[in-house]
Amino acid sequence: MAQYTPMIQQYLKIKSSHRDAFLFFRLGDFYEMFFEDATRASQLLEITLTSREGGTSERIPMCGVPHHSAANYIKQLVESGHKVAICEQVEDPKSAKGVVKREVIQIITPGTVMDQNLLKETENNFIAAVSCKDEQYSIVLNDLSTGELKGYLYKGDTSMLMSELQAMHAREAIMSSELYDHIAETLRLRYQIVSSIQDKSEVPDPFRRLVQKNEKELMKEACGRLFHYLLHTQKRALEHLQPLSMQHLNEYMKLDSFSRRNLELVETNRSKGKKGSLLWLLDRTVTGMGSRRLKQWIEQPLLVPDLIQQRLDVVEELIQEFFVREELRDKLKQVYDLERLAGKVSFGNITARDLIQLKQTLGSVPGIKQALLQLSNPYSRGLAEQMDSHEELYNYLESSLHDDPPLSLKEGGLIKDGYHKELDTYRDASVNGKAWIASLEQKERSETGIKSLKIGYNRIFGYFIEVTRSNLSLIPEGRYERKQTLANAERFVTPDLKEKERLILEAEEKMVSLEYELFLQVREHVKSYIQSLQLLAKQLSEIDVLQAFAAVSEEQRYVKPLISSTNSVSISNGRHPVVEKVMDAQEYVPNDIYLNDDRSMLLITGPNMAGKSTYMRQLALTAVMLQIGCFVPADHAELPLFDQIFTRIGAADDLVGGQSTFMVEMLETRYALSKATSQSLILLDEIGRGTSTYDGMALAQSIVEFIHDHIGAKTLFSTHYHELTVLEKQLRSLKNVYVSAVEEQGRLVFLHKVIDGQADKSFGIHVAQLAELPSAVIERAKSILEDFESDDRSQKKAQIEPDTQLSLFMEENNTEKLSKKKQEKSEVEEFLRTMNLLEMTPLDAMTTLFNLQKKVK
Ligand SMILES: Nc1ncnc2c1ncn2[C@@H]1O[C@H](COP(=O)(O)OP(=O)(O)OP(=O)(O)O)[C@@H](O)[C@H]1O
Repeated sequence: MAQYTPMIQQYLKIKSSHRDAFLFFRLGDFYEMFFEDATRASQLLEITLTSREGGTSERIPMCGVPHHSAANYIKQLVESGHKVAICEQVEDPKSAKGVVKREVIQIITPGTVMDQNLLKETENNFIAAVSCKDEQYSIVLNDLSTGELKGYLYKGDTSMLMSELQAMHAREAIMSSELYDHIAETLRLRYQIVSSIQDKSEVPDPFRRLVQKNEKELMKEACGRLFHYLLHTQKRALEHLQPLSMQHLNEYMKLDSFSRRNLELVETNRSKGKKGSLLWLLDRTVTGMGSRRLKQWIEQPLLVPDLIQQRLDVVEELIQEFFVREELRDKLKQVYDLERLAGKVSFGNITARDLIQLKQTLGSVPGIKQALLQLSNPYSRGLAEQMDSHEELYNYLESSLHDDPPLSLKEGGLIKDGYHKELDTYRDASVNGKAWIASLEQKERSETGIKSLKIGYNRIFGYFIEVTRSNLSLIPEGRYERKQTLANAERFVTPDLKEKERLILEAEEKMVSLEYELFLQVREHVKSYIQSLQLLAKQLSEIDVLQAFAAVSEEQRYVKPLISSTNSVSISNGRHPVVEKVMDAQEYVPNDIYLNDDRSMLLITGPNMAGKSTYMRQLALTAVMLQIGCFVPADHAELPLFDQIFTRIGAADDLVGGQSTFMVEMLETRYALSKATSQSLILLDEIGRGTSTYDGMALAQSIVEFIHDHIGAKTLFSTHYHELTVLEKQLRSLKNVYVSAVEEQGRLVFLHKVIDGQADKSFGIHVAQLAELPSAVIERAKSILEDFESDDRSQKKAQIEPDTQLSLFMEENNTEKLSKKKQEKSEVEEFLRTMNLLEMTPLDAMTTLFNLQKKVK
C-alpha cells in the first residue's frame, strides 16, 4: 500500500469497503475507475481503458466518465445488475491540505434506484429483504421510489422463496450471509435477481415507527435488514417510507408464481412483455401511479366481498355516467407521479420543476373531487370527501415558486416576486441598476454626440462604454477611463458605471444564493406533507384504476359479476378477455361454465387447438377480474370468491434450473395438491403427458381422484387420455365436457364450443396438417393410423379407448411391435442356426446379412 501515491491509497481504502460495487471516484470533472473496476467497466460500458502512474513501477488501469454524463453509464451498469458507489470530493480542493477528502455519498443498486432515468413510470422497482427460521420465511418488499413497505410471511423451502421473490418482481434481495451462500447464485442465474448481504437485523431507531411493536420477530428481522441496507446505500433519512403493511392471506387471493406466469397476468410467457397480458388489456389508466396500482391489484385479487363490491359499484356507475368518467380522465391527465414526487421530497433530490408538477397535481384535485361527488355511490363519495386537496400547500407553492423554473437550482429564477422582501430588494437593485445603465447609453450619446456609442457587458470586464476608433476624438477630455483596446474600438468605464456594476453584481450574487436558500426552505416545508401526499396519491391512483376498469368494461361489453353465496360458478357466454381482444370479436365463440358442489370437476377432452386451455384460462381470468373489482367478459356471471388459483398449463421448462418439463409439472401439481382447499380453483392441462402413456394416465387419474375425494376444489382438467372419461361414472362430482370440432372434406373445423359429454374422435393428424407438416409426413401418418386401426389388437384396444391420439397409438403399437420383433428375432436365430456358411460366396453372405439386418430393423 505504502508505495502507492496518497490518492491511490485513498482510493484503495474506500474501495476496500465497497468491493461489490463499481467505485465512481470523483476527480475534477470526471468519475474515474481504477484497477479491476476499470478493466471490467471499460468492457461493459465500451469506454477506453487507459492507465496512470500510481507510485509503483506498473501503471494502474484506469477509465473514466465525465461527471455530467455519468447518469447514462450508471444506468447501464445498474440495469445489467451491478452496483455503483458514488464517491465525491467532500471538501473544497482549494482549502484541502494534501489529498482532497472523499466519501461515498450513495450506492446505487438495482433495487434502490431513485433516478427518474432509471425508473419506469408504470412499474414499481422492488427490493426485498428476507429472513428465515426453520421452514418459515418473512419477506419485506419495498419500492424506495414510492416508500411502500409490504410484509409477507410464508412456510416453505428455499425454492419456493426464490420463485416468490421472482413473482414479486424483486430486482434485489437482501439476506443473511448464510442464506446468501445458499441461494444468491441461483437467484442471479435463474431469476436475474441481485443478492446482497446484510447481517444486521435489528430495526434501527429512526425506522421504529414503521413496524408495529407486536409484529412477528421474523418480520421485524427482515425489516431491520432492509433498513440497515437502505441506510448503508442511501446515507440519508428516508422519511417517505410508509408503515409496514402486512399482507394477510385471508384478505387476498393467493396466486403462486406458477399461476401468475401461466395465466399471463402481467406479462406473457413467451415474450415476457406486457402486450398480450391481462394487465395490457385492462391498462387504461391515465397516470403512472394508476398503472402501477393496477399491476398490484392484478397480482393480489381481493378476498373480502365488501371491498370487491365497492369497486364493482363504482365501476358500474362510471360506465353509466360517461361524462363524469371523461371529466375524471381529463383531470387525471394533469396528475403527475405524486407518489414518486413525495419520495423525491424526502430523498432530497426534488427540483423546482418537480414542485411545480406537485402544485399542478394539487390544482387538479378539486376538479376530481367535484367529479366524484356527482356519483351517488357511497364509496366514491366517501373517497372524494376524504381527499385532501392541500389548498394550503397549493397556495404556498403558488406564491413561492416561478411557474417555469430552470432545471438548475443554483442559477436563480426559482422564487416569485413578492414572496420574500430581501429577495425583492436585491431584484430591485439589479433591475434598477440595469435600467440606469440602459438610460446611460442615451445620455452619453446625446452629450458626446457619438451616435454609435454603446454600452455592453462581458463576464471578464463587466460593463463598459464602447466607442469606435473614428469617433474617439469626440470624447471630451477626462470624461471616461480607458479599459480595453480593440482593433477598431476602445472600451471605457466611469466611476458611476463601476459603482452601478458593483451593486448589480452584488445583488445578483446575493439573489442567487438567497433563492437557493429559500428553495431549500420550501422543500423542507413540503416534507411535512409527505404522509398526506402519499395518501392522496393512493386515492388518486385508485380512482384512476376504477375509471380504467369502466373504460375497458364498456368497450369490451363486460358485465357486472355477482358474488355467489352458494359456492357455484355460473357463467353464460363467457369469453377469454385477451384472446377475444386480439381476435376479431365476431370470431370468438363464447362458452358457458357451470360448476357447483355436484359438478365441481370438469374433465375436458377435444382435439388439439380446439380451445381447451383457452376455456380453462377464461374461468381463471374471469375470477381474477371479479376479485379485483372489474366487470367480466360474459353475458352473465356469478362466481364464488376463490381463495387460491392453481394452474398447470402449457410447458414451462425450467432449463436453467435443471428441471425437466415433467418435473416442473409434477412440482406445480404437488404444490396445488398440498395447498388447495375446497374454495380454490385448480386448472390442470394435460397432466402426465410428459411421461409414458400408461404412467401418465395413471398419474392423471390418481390426481383427479385425489382432488375429488380429498380437496373438493373447483377443477378443470383437460386431457388427451380419453380413457379417463369413464371416471364420470365413478366420481360423483366429475363431469365430462368436450370442445367440439368437425371434420369437413378431410379437414378439421374447430367449433370452439364446449359441450357436455366426451369427444369421439382424435384429430391429431389434422392439427399436424394445419401446421403444414410436409404432406409426405401427413400421408404416411394417415396410413400408419389406418394400419393401427385395422390391426386386430389395436381394434381390441380401441373398444376400450376409441379416441386415443396418435401418440397413444404409437405407444400401444410399440408393445405389438415388440412381440413382432421377438417373433422376427426367433426367425433370424433359426435362419442363422441353419445357414450353410461353407456354401456361400462373400457376396451371398453380404446380401444375406443385409436382409437379416433389414428384418431385425
Ligand atoms: N372460444 C374460442 N373462440 C374462438 N377461438 C378460440 C376459442 N378458443 C380457442 N380459440 C383459438 O384456438 C387456439 C387454440 O386454443 P387452445 O390453446 O386453448 O387449444 P387447446 O385445445 O388447449 O390445444 P392443445 O391441446 O394443443 O393445447 C387459440 O389460440 C385461439 O386462437
